[in-house]
Amino acid sequence: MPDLIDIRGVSHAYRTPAGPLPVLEDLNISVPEATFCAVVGPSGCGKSTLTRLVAGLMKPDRGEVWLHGERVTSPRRTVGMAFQNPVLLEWRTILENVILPLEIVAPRMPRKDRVERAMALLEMVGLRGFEAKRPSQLSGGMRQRASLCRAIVHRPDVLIMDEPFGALDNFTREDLWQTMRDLRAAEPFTCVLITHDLRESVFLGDQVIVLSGRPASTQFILNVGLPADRRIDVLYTPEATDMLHLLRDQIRIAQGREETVAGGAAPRDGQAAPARDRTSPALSPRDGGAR
Ligand SMILES: Nc1ncnc2c1ncn2[C@@H]1O[C@H](COP(=O)(O)OP(=O)(O)OP(=O)(O)O)[C@@H](O)[C@H]1O
Repeated sequence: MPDLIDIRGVSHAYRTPAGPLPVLEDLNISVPEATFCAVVGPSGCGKSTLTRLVAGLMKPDRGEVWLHGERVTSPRRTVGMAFQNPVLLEWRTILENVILPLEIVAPRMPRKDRVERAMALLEMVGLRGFEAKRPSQLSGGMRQRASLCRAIVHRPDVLIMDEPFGALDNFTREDLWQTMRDLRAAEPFTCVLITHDLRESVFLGDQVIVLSGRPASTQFILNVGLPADRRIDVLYTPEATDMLHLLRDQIRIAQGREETVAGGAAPRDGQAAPARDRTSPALSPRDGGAR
């Protein structure tokens, strides 16, 4: 499958009053079309910066970001975004909120078709019957469902999600993971998910990328390899448990807290592990130093 997102040798520093703050350093990530890439890493390492670069909201100091074979140099309409805070417009109904991107991206699309498209998505996420409500009349989980519909209503090439489920309780969050799985099955899209939740990364991801501490580079890549129609129970299997331990170890290394992990020593200075991309070998039980 061709890579839909290709991040090549990207480095970026913010200009701050105290001088440049290097955030990303020689970052390389490839996301094949119609796959789900979860990105985890220590707090403040540069994950949100990465999403801004992919969406074309910022240009990197060095390196290139490519989407569908085109270099990203300006904001892209073909990118859908979902955040922790859904930011739905209170003066619009849920249906009108979901339709909004179509009004911008496909202004000539007949209203009947827009409504049909939005209603089909609302049905898929279990919000049929709530289309005439205002955002404040819905629960947090329902608002996030509506926000997901809005993010993909215009069939973007890429969906970028930055901690979309972070504010939800555990049960609602797991429901939403399953909604995401069903949405993907219904209409495959390429997705980059930023998360602090390792279970979420394994449940939703085809690959999980662990970023090193700031300035972030790719420290570790886990190929998840679970079936596409996975159910929540899969997280309790030994295979998933081993992956979670492995990721936990990698996060500790990225935070500079762990000295060793299977396969190598972590640097002591809290910076990135050696800047080479490592694809996880097939996981065997206890591989990765599960404790
Ligand atoms: N516009 C900006 N100007 C200056 N510094 C910034 C700017 N945006 C982010 N930063 C800094 O860059 C670093 C990386 O920020 P970013 O939001 O990308 O990290 P993150 O990994 O998403 O963080 P978290 O996990 O806490 O959400 C942080 O130290 C942050 O304070």
